[in-house]
Amino acid sequence: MPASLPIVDISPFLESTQTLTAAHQETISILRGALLNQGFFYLLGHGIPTSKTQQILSLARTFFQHDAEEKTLIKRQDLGIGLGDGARGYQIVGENITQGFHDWHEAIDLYRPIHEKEGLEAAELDLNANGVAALKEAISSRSGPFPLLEGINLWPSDPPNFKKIYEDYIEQLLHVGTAVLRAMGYALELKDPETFVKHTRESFWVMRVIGYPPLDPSVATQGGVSCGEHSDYGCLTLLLQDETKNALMVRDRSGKEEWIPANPIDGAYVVNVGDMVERWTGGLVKSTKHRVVHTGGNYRVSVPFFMEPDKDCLVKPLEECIARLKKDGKQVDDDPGIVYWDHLVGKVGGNFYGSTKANS
Ligand SMILES: O=C(O)CCC(=O)C(=O)O
Ligand SMILES: [Fe+2]
Repeated sequence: MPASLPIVDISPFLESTQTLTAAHQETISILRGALLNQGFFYLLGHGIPTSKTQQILSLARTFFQHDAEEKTLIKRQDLGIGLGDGARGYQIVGENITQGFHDWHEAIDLYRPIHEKEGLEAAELDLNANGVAALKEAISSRSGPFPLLEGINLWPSDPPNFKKIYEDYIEQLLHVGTAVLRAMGYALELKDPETFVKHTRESFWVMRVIGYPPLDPSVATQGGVSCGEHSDYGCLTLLLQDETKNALMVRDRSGKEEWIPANPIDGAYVVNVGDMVERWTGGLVKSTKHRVVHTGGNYRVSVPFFMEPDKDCLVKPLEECIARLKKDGKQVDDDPGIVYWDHLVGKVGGNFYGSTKANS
């Protein structure tokens, strides 16, 4: 029987407080174990109602049921083409590449807006009609095409309330993510428990709305998977998934060569830390690899939300973590750190412009 992931109740941290109660301590203690051992856990007590999460999954499913022509109205476009910033928008099945293989999913990728002040984000994105013209006009007043990742989000115009409901949901997730990052500061006994919170106040968040058709067995036998093995890029991933079992698999870190199925639990998010937390903690906390292999017969939907550092944040190992590792006799390499934006641009560039090995 494979191991299962620990369950963290974050409810004590949802309200800001000066004093830590026994309930806070309980959360901190379970979270500490989860961070230092598996790097993945279930999150309960987050306060987002099931009616909301069901609505989010159902809007996603409705969008993916549209025909290809409708979906490609908001297609991700390469740099320099139309509204393309090489990253934001809808991707067809197989467009995303992990470790040289085409992933077997379709998705809408959304990022923190960066053009609010220019009024571009506020433009009505009715891509069938006047919206495109209005946007093109607004964009043409800028100096040139968008650089990688610096474009505008391409929202579906159908279902019509998609954007509004997702935007509300993202606000709720930022609140929950902040609570988890605060609790992590305590769990890791940081001198300033607010360290992660301070660097995510303007989080350059990412949201993926993903649809997984059943994996073609012939692709699977060539080594293809629905989403290739990877670690996440930033701080914290809050994953909402539908009821499909045995799809998301997490590398067991106890030394066994096994995958732990992160099967859905009612009302819970699957949460994991990303590369930036590994970097901040000098490897004290690791970003665990995972993958999706969906061979079931249904169409699976998941909506991961990535709570990332601020765009310009320099992420480098905290001295206190280095000191702790050295005290435990661990070897610690010098690390000058990386600006989160540079890390992200490198990763996103690889996803769409990387070379492939097979299954093309
Ligand atoms: O769909 C899932 O369950 C996980 C997807 C994932 O790992 C990712 O998008 O980073
Ligand atoms: Fe992931």
